[in-house]
Amino acid sequence: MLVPHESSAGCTVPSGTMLLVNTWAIYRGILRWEDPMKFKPERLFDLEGKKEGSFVMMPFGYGRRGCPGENMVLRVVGLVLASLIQCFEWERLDWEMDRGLRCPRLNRS
Ligand code: HEM
Repeated sequence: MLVPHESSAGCTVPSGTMLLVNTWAIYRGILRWEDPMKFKPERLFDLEGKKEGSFVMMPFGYGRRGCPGENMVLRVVGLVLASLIQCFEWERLDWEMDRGLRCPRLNRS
């Protein structure tokens, strides 16, 4: 969910209505994608720069109350990621999110 908002003037909803944007559902695109629970970031590539792509993924919210830190974060996040990759040893775990988030390492005695 995004931060709750309240409509200051009546439009399709009366003024004073609390508005909650369900980004969980938007991100999984239940109605849009064939297999919404699979992690497939490549399906967003075609939408890059297109207007219809704006509302498919909006981690910073949107419009007047959208996150003012967005531009800064998008510049910094590459540096953070690069630092993490450089400073730690990474390995792939043999588990899949589709199988109920069970990590084999956690099951070891
Ligand atoms: C990965 C980093 C960040 C994410 C994912 C993020 C995400 C968000 C989201 C989803 C909102 C609510 C937007 C809405 O309800 O429409 C928000 C609001 C806000 N964010 Fe961020 N943010 C991040 C970093 C930052 C940073 C670095 C700053 C400041 C330097 C910042 C300052 C703010 C402020 C002030 C608001 C309130 C805007 C308003 O209500 O008018 N955020 N952010």
